[in-house]
Amino acid sequence: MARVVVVGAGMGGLAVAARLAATGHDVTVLEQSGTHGGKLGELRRDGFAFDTGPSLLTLPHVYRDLFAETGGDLDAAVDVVPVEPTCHYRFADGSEVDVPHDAAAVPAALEAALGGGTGRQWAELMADAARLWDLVGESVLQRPLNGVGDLLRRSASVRDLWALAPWRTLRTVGRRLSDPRARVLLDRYATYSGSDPRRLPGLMTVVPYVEQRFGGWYVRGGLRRLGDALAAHCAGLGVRFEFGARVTRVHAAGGGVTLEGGTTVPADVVVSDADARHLYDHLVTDRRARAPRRALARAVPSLSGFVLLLALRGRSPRPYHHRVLFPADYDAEFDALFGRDPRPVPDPTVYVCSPDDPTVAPEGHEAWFVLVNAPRQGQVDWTAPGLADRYADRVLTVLAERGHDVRDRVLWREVRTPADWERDTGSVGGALYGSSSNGARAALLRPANRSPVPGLHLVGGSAHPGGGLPLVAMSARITAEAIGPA
Ligand SMILES: Cc1cc2nc3c(=O)[nH]c(=O)nc-3n(C[C@H](O)[C@H](O)[C@H](O)COP(=O)(O)OP(=O)(O)OC[C@H]3O[C@@H](n4cnc5c(N)ncnc54)[C@H](O)[C@@H]3O)c2cc1C
Repeated sequence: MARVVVVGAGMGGLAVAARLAATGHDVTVLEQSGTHGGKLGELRRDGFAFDTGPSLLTLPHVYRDLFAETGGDLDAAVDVVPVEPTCHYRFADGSEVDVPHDAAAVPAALEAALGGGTGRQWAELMADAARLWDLVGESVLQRPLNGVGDLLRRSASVRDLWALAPWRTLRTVGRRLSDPRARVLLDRYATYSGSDPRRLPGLMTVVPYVEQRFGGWYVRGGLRRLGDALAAHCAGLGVRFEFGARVTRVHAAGGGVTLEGGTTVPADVVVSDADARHLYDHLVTDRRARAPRRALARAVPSLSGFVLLLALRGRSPRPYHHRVLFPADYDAEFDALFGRDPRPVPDPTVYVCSPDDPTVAPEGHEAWFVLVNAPRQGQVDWTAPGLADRYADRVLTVLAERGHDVRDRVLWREVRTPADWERDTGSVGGALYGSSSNGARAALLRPANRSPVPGLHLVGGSAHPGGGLPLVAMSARITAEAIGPA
């Protein structure tokens, strides 16, 4: 039995803690904040309950497997329900499309809304994406990846490499769609990894493929219930939690970790769920950390998010769970986020999540989670007096311009800026997904789960295979398997 310290109780940290405890290790999770979940946060007030981070669950079977393989039962712990339609989209010209939960029904829905052969073109694109998923779903996402060599060995044939076509971007692949609105729809999936569609590898068409093939899901009571269930499952497996425990140093080769205040916690193995940049820049001094530190310095961090939580009186006539309202000029948004002069996007895409769930808002009310893409803290000083409030007003105006004027329904509102994400979860600049996937190298070669620093492993959204709830649980499996049973 090894003494394992997990730094951080985000979903990646919890998932690896469960797996390691289930295989007989002695696991302690050290979390700097007062609660588990990390970015999967929650705000409860006056009968409203908001998920403050993730709002869409894809690939729920990854969590089902995690529970089952560690002696639990996800479906006994939480109620995972399909979202129908998966998402309602509104384009700048006022046209709309509902993308259904059932993948087979998506082409017909797109054709009915957008016409011009879009349904057939989308179906062809997704058929190719299915092939890509067969290539990368298991061989890249569910196995350790320690460099270009691993990648080349696994893309067994030239045919595979040709299919992966790392030189193509999502934008160039999107040219197969003749309707500009369909191209905007495809571009949006770049933001699932906090990236720019003009630089994201085209193989990321697997993202819409996965969302449609496996569906979009909700956890009744809010996605946070998934974090609560996993934390409770960990406790049942004997995992110990220490909250308010900020790790300031990770020592190599079984030296344990040091906490703020100077206490040393012994450990044979350390698994870090902290942002990889934070880990390598601030927590590890071992010389073997130089290579990953340098690689991270070259990578472009993912974008961040500006969140507006709206407690609304009254009910909307068309209660969609997920709504995306596109701007007239999508490229202007990516220029504002990734260009030379990053700034809050003046006319952003607005995403709204308003679950039709009586447990998250009082009768006759709605809890709206509104998210827009945002530059990171440091690129913009989100703590500047008045900025967050002014930008919240701007987002409400944009919502009104796009047919959702809720300004006179607001009982109260709260904002979460990139500065808040940075402070509360330790992600550098408030980057939501670690490094962006701008470029094939960045997309495929994130920091490895086994660090070159002996005794140190990484888990979570800033490590391989990447961010998002399912991927961080996949990273936990890779890391737990690398450590092995007790
Ligand atoms: C606004 C928003 C919307 C999102 N939407 C979605 C979505 O719809 N679907 C989806 O799948 N994903 C979504 N994501 C991404 C998803 O939330 C993350 O990829 C995932 O939760 C990351 O989990 P993690 O364990 O890697 O990291 P985190 O959740 O960041 O956890 C890291 C933990 O480590 C702790 N920590 C850091 N440094 C230290 C230290 N030195 N000492 C002790 N503790 C430390 C932090 O406090 C934190 O609790 C969203 C994220 C945000 C913020």
